[in-house]
Amino acid sequence: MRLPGRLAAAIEVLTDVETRHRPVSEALKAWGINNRFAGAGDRAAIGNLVYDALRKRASHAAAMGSDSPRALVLAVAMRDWGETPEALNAAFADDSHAPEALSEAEVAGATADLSKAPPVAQSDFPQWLVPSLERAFGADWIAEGAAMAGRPSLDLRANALKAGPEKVVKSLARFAPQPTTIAPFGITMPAGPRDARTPNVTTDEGYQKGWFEVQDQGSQIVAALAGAREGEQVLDLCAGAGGKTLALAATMGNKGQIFAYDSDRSRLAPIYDRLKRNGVRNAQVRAPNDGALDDLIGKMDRVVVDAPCTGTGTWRRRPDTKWKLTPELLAQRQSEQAALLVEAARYVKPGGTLVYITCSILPEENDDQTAAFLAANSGFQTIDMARAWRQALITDLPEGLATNGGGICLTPRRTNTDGFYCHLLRKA
Ligand SMILES: C[S@@+](CC[C@H](N)C(=O)[O-])C[C@H]1O[C@@H](n2cnc3c(N)ncnc32)[C@H](O)[C@@H]1O
Repeated sequence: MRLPGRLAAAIEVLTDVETRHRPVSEALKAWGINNRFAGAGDRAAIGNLVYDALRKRASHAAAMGSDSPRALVLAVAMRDWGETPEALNAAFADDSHAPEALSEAEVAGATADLSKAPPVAQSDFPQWLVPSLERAFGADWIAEGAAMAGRPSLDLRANALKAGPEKVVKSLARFAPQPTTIAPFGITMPAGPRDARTPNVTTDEGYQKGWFEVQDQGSQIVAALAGAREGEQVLDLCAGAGGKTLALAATMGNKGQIFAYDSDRSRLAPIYDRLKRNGVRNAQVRAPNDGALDDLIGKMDRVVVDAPCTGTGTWRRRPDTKWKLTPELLAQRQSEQAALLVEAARYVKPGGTLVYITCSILPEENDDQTAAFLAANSGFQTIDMARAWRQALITDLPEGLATNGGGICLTPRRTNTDGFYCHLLRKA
C-alpha cells in the first residue's frame, strides 16, 4: 500500500475506534482480518497513524478546526510526518484508494500556529484534569503533557538470573539497542519516525530463553526502589501478570521468598509461564481463594502494592484511554487504592516496608493516597526516597522527581519513562 491508502485505512480504523468505542488494538486487528492483502509494514504504518492521532487529539483538532478521524489523520501526516498538503493532494489524485483531496481549511491546518491556542490544545491533556496536572507539575504541566503525547521507546530489562545487559544487547544488535540511563539492567530502543516498526523482540531466541523481559524503564526503576533483598519475605499483593514479581526475583537473586497474589485470576494467569521462562525459583503464586494470604499477616519484610490506577502514566502507549478517563473511574480507583493500602499494611512485619506504586501522574492517586494512609496509620512513616534511590540505583535522585508528599514521580519528560509514582513507608 502507498501512503494515500494507508491514510484512508487509518481514517477507517479511527472511525471504528470512535464510533464503536473499541480499543485501538482490537480495531486494528479487525481491519487486518478484513484486509488480508495488507502486509506487516502497512499494518504497522496504519497503527502508527492511529496512535499518533490519538496521542495529539486535542492539538491536532485545534490545528484542523475539527476532531473528525479524517482531520486527525491528515494532521498526523502533515504536522508529525512532514508531508506537505501539495504532496498529499498530488499523491491522492494518483491513487484510487486515497481519501478525498484536502479542502482549503485542511491545507491551512498543516501550518496552523498553536502557540496562542488554549493550554489544553498545547498540552494534549483532557480539560477536566488540568487542576490535577497543575497541582502535580506547577508551571511545567503543558510541557509534561506535550512529552506524554510523544511515542514511547521499547524498553527491556535484562534478567540478571540468566543474562546481563551486554548479552542481550549482542543478541538484539540488529535493532541497535542502547543501555537505559537510569535502570541498571535496562536496554532501550527509541521509537522511530513516521511508519517505523516496533522491533518484534519476543521472537528473539534470547527472549525465549528468558534473558530479558519487555518492561518500561520506569517500571524497572520503581521495582528497584522497592529495595527487595536476598533472603527477604516479600508479598507482591497486586502481581497481575508478574512484571514486578520477575524484577523483584532478579534483585533477590532467587533467594528468600516472593508471594505473588492478585484478586483477578485471569490477570494472574500469564505469571506461571513467565516465572518459568525467567528461571525464577523463589516465587509462590497465591491464587485468589478465601484466606489465601492469612498465614502471611504480620510476617512480611516488604509488601509491594502496584495498585490498580487510571494508568495516566502510560498514555503514550495507550492514548485512547486518555480521552476515555472519567471522574467516576478516577474515584473508583481511588477507593480501591485506599482499601489496598489498609489491606497491605496487615501483612507488613514491625520494621518492614510497604511499597506503594502507581503508573499514574495524578496526585489524587499518589501523594493524596499516602497522606491519607499516614494520617490514619501513625505506625507508618515515609522513608527518605533520596536515600532509597541512591541505594537501589547507585546514582543521586535526579532533581525534580521528589513529590511534596514524600514520594517520587517519573514522567516521560523528566526521565524518558512512562509516568510512575513510588512511595516507601516503614512500619514502626
Ligand atoms: C497495575 S496492575 C499490576 C501490574 C503488575 N504488578 C505488573 O507489574 O505487571 C494492578 C493489579 O491489581 C489487581 N487488583 C485490583 N484490586 C485488587 C485487590 N483488592 N487485591 C489484589 N489485587 C488487586 C488487578 O487485578 C491488577 O492486576
